[in-house]
Parts: sequence; structure tokens; C-alpha cells
Amino acid sequence: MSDTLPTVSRRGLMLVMSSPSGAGKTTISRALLERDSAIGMSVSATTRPPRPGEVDGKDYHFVTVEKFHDMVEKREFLEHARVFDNFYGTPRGPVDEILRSGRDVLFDIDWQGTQQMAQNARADLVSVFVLPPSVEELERRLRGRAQDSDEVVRKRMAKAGDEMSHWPEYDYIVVNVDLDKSIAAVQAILAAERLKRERQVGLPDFVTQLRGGE
Ligand SMILES: Nc1ncnc2c1ncn2[C@@H]1O[C@H](COP(=O)(O)OP(=O)(O)OP(=O)(O)O)[C@@H](O)[C@H]1O
Ligand SMILES: Nc1nc2c(ncn2[C@@H]2O[C@H](COP(=O)(O)O)[C@@H](O)[C@H]2O)c(=O)[nH]1
Repeated sequence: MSDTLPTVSRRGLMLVMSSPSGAGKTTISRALLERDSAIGMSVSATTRPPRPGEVDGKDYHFVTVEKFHDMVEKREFLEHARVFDNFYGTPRGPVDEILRSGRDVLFDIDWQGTQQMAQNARADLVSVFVLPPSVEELERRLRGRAQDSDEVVRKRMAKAGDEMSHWPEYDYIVVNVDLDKSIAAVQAILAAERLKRERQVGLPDFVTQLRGGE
């Protein structure tokens, strides 16, 4: 066997994860990032105040409402939306940079953002909707996270039904019962999507070379 591994160049994909608040998409995303160096996270901008332990520039870019509107006007967002009582948006620049470096990009965004991304870049998008095992468990997780006030938890629970109604718009649905199984499921989705023929843009050259050149 040759000692040089064949590489077929590949077009980067955009993996979007959505769910009702508290179903577990951030937890699954973090685990995925730790295990897979070929995917980078899109860090959103938000007008929401930081939760305890959240780091500016890592979890979010925490910005004022004025700054957010300025970014919208300057078309700096790939998508943006009002979610609950705050604004959230995906800065365009870092996403382009990750894709240019040949890696995939992971997004933790809501259904409104996913719809906007689907309008602009359907071919590059892979979308996963995470459902909780039950509404009771969803509330347990939101409260167990212990990072939001009672009022915030109540508002998020009140919106959960509406958010879950968007599941048919997604490519894959993961019911997040067991965390390890959910992480493995998303890894499997990513592995299969990377092998899609149309994403392996280096295949024509590779097969030509396999056939001895033409
Ligand atoms: N399979 C699971 N079993 C039990 N607890 C879980 C599971 N998955 C996630 N959790 C816990 O549920 C809580 C909410 O998870 P997480 O913050 O990932 O939700 P989220 O969907 O990203 O919410 P948000 O949209 O508000 O950011 C966390 O405390 C997390 O540790
Ligand atoms: N459309 C977008 N939605 C986003 C973005 N960043 C996060 N989100 C979604 O907001 C809610 C609440 O998040 P939280 O961190 O306050 O709990 C959740 O559904 C996220 O997926 C974004 O850039 N665009």
C-alpha cells in the first residue's frame, strides 16, 4: 500500500442545530467541537446579557442594541432574528473564513435563522432539529441549567410548542434522550453528509488520476 493517503478535496458544509430552548443543542454542539477539529463554531452576536460563566467572544459577542442595529445596516449578518426578547445574529466574516480554510461550520440558531440560511445557501446547509423526550423533561433541563430567572424559564417554556412546530423544515431530527447517543447521532449525520458526492469536489480529478490520467 502507498504511504501517502489519498485526499479528495471537499466543499465545506454548514451544520445548523435548532431546538426549543433547553433541549440540549448547545451541549451536543460543544461535545461535537471537542471531538472534531474539522468543524468550527459560528459565534453569534446577541443583545442578551451574559449568563454566569459565559465568555464574550467565545459563547457570544455580547453587543448593545445600537451596535446590533448598526451591524444589521452594514449587512454584517448572514442571518438575524429576534428570539424571545433579544436580538441574535450570525456575523458573516468568520463563517466565510472557516469555510475558506476547508472546514465545516456549526451554527446554534433558531428556526427563523435556519429559514434565512436555507434561502441563501440551501446546497451547503445540513439542518438538525433537536427535540426533548417530553415537555416535563424540557422544563427540568431548563431549570436544572439554573442560569435563567423563573420568568425567563416561563417565557421559554411558553414558546417551546411554537418552536417545536418547525421540525418538518429540518433535514434530521434527533430526540435527545441519552446525551452520548445524541452526540453519536449528530457525528453520524456529519460523516454521511461529508461523503455526499456533490460535496467531494475533488472527485473528478481523483478518479481521472485513479484511471491513469486521460
Ligand atoms: N440528554 C440529556 N439528558 C439530560 N440533560 C441534558 C441532556 N442534554 C442536555 N442536558 C442538559 O440540559 C440543559 C440545557 O441544555 P443546553 O443548554 O444544551 O440547551 P439548549 O438547547 O442549547 O438551550 P438554549 O436554546 O436555551 O441555549 C443543560 O443543563 C444540559 O446539561
Ligand atoms: N436566528 C438566530 N438565533 C440564534 C442565534 N444565536 C442563538 N440563537 C438562538 O436563540 C435562542 C436562545 O439562545 P440563548 O443562548 O439565549 O439560550 C436559541 O434558540 C438559539 O439557538 C443567531 O445568531 N441567530
